[in-house]
Amino acid sequence: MERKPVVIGVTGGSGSGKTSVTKSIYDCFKGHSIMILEQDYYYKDQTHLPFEERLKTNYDHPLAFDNDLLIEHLKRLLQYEQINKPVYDYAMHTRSNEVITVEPKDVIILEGILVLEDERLRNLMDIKLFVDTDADLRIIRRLSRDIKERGRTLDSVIEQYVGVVRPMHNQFIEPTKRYADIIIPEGGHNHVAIDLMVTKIQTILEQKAFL
Ligand SMILES: Nc1ncnc2c1ncn2[C@@H]1O[C@H](COP(=O)(O)OP(=O)(O)O)[C@@H](O)[C@H]1O
Ligand SMILES: Nc1ccn([C@@H]2O[C@H](COP(=O)(O)O)[C@@H](O)[C@H]2O)c(=O)n1
Repeated sequence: MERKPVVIGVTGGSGSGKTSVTKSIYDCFKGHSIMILEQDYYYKDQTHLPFEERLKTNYDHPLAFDNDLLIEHLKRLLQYEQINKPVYDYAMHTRSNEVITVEPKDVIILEGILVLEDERLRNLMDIKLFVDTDADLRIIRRLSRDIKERGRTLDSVIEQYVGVVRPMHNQFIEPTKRYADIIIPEGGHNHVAIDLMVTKIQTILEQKAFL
């Protein structure tokens, strides 16, 4: 059988717990051949725009992402070729100057708000997960995270949530739930769902004789 990496897509609204679920799965495979590819790192480069202009970008619209580059990189990883992954700076709203050279792995977890929105990405996935968390919890988690980790103010998070994040979630993210193989309620601390996923991935890897 031809050796081909397993691709797991993990999506859900901002603050739903995608990163936490992804990290929990990743941690269970420490020492094995596994990697995370973050769709956020593939936001379009905006270094040519002044900072004030970057603030006006709608970061929750599918067109904000350079999915062509993401797909190119994913296809290269599927051929077991290395990539130069971009690095994203949320405080500056653009890519940083550096890239990270990433070696190919047997399991690729592709995580991001709109990874199930693009049919080309869906077609490259073996398993699709949707992390489903109520909107009130998502905004509370996002507020706390964006102020602590992404250099935002309370007012800016609220304004962005009401003006853009919420409507784009309803228009573009929520409808992708129908493409999911598994819906994980409550996100990052759902140990039962995470254990089930880990077992499933182990089975796939054993079938492919990767383990
Ligand atoms: N089940 C949970 N209960 C409480 N806090 C959580 C839970 N899942 C995630 N968090 C926290 O919420 C914030 C957003 O979670 P994260 O995994 O980054 O979400 P996403 O990647 O979907 O935006 C983080 O600070 C994380 O620690
Ligand atoms: N410059 C940017 C880029 C993205 N965002 C927001 O990030 C959210 C996606 O990341 P999660 O980890 O929360 O899934 C998305 O909702 C964008 O609004 C931003 O604020 N600034």
